[in-house]
Amino acid sequence: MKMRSIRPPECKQTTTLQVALRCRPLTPAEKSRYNALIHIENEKVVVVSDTDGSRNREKRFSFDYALGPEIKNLDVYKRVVSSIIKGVVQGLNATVFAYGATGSGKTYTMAGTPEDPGLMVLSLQDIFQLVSKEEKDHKFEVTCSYLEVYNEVIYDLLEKSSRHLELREDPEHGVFVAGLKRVQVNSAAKILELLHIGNSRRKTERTDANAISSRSHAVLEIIVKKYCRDHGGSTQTLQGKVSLVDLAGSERASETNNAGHKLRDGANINKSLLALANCINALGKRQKKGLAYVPYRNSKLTRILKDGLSGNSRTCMVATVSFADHQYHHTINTLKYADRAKEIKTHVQKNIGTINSHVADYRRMINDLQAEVNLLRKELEEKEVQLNGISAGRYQEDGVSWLDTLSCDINENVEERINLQKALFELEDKNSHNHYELQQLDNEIAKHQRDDDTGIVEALVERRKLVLDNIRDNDEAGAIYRKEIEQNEAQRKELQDVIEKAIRCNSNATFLRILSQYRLLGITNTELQFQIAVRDQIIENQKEVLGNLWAVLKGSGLQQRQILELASRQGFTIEGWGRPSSTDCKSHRSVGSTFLKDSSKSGSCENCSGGELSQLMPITLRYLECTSSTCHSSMGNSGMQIARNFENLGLNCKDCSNPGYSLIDGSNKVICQGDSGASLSCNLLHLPVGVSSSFQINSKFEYGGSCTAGNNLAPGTLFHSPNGTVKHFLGC
Ligand SMILES: Nc1ncnc2c1ncn2[C@@H]1O[C@H](COP(=O)(O)OP(=O)(O)OP(=O)(O)O)[C@@H](O)[C@H]1O
Repeated sequence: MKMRSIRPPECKQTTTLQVALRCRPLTPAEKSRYNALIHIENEKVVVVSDTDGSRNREKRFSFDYALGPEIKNLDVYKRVVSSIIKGVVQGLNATVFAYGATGSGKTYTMAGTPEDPGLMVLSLQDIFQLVSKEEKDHKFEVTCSYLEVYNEVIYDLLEKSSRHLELREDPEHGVFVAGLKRVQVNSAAKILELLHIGNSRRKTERTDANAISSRSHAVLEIIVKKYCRDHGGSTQTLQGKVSLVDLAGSERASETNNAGHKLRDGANINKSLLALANCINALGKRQKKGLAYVPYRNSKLTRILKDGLSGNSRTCMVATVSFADHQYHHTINTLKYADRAKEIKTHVQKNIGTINSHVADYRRMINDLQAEVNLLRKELEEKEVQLNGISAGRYQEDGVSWLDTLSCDINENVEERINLQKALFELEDKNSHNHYELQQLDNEIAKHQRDDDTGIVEALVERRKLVLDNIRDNDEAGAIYRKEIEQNEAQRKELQDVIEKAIRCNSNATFLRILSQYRLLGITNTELQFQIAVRDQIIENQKEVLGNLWAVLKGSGLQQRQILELASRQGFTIEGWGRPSSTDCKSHRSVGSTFLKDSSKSGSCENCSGGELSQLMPITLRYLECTSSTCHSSMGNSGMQIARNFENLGLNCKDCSNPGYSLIDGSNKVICQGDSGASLSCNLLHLPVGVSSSFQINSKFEYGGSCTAGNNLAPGTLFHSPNGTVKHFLGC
């Protein structure tokens, strides 16, 4: 089965992520209220004075470029970006993104204004100029797509009313957005028009920190294909891609003065920016200390930017900051991440099209995975050596500095465990995809064997072998991770023993105990956040898998009713298909998925053999809102935010400490209201007359990804029968 594919050649060139620091001018209003804080030296060094203007405690950072407020976008483009864009027309990939606090000038830098067009516009114009120079010798094809990630949902900015788009991953294209519109364009003017329309569809909001604040991350992707004839007369394709990214601004709720959905948007923006910052940190660390796990999967944004951060891309980060002294903490924060980002290395190679078989592409992917597994294995070995090297001698020094060292070791220990758990989780996730593919392959092989398609059967059998090998490798790597996690646990116990022992012998025992307990609590908090993040990820993955499954079933020609029946037999519901989807025995009113399965199989209730079946209605749960009339904080969509803002099992609102809350459904109706407590009851208010019931909120959740009971607080669908009994809570 020969087919065309774009495949990079063997040689890779390692390059460092270019970091440009850009300081925006003070606005006229700011000039009268704030002092300037930043001083730029020789176009590479940034000096930040302390907020009291003192230069005694000034901080210095150096970057590839340090650009002051007088610099226009065109200058930024010429100095920082133009060389990268030239490469795109020669088959290289590039990523340009602006990173900084809200109001620091990201959108100004990327989109610009009519008087001072931004990097997106200038890159486009340059691409078409470069293309026109070579057009007489080669044929070119330029296409573009424009998307935004808003509240962790991907929308197509080139579609008038975009549906939610899914991220997928495949061996040939890596991570891609399924169903994203890609438009072929022949001039910069055409893309600018699309860009303009796309920008008008972007979600922006007025906040106290910025009059037009972008609430979403926008990614403009341009692909340039160049068809060249080689000496042998056959055509070679060079394919370059540039992703231009305008991130939403990180912010503190206190500065933006947001509430309700704005606060929720802010929380989601911060979640993906935090994920990006964590990736930058891990990648920087990887360069300095050797290998480190990079948590790309923690947000849609980081999955989309993965190639730009570590893969095949020449990448440039424009870190934007404001001159004003009231932005001191944001400025320092941005500078720290930009400083880390300088360490990031990417590996660039031309994307040259060749004629290759699918199987070879798969083999290449398996090799890459194999290399990744080997890398992780090496990291594990190194960690093992580090663990063995720790001796009690380090902790014998008395006093708080001693505690600092110890607390650093504890932090590292926890960080390592979190990373190992995540790596394990990813491997398991890969394997679940592998098992799914294996099943598909078996079906395909059987089908083609019946049709006597020997060539196809051979290719499929070859692929099957590779998938099986990959499963085996992942299983092996998983076993190593598990062992490493056990060792990490043992290490933690040792560290705790050291603490206890030292506290017993120390004269300042009470102080040290309090200090160490405080730090341990901080660590426990990190771990809890991780557990919640893993749960979010699992829910996300399950939804994606289910979505794919339903799409396949729909494509197979089955009626929606038949698919719904099939789904209910498995105890599932299908998101967005708002019709009754299962049956319930009216006379028995039994609860549970066994009953659901058996009743739909036989058509009558297994427990009472009653025959009268009634319909179950699905309700979609969206978010949790504080009921205090003076607060009304609302936290949406994910268990993580609920847990973070309605702390622990108490579910008190973090903002106002009110114990009451409302659960809101997909059409913004209040499903029920409740008070704090691990277990609560609620009325299903919008059900037909007289129906009420209760369900348990059980936040127990285990590593490995399964919920201990049928209900949790993730978004999903509640099934309930006509008497109001909650049957099933999808999202566990
Ligand atoms: N280099 C610059 N020269 C002149 N004005 C600028 C510059 N950079 C930013 N500004 C102005 O500062 C304000 C905030 O900029 P901008 O909207 O680009 O910030 P942002 O970082 O994108 O914010 P958010 O993350 O909230 O979207 C705008 O009024 C913009 O016109």
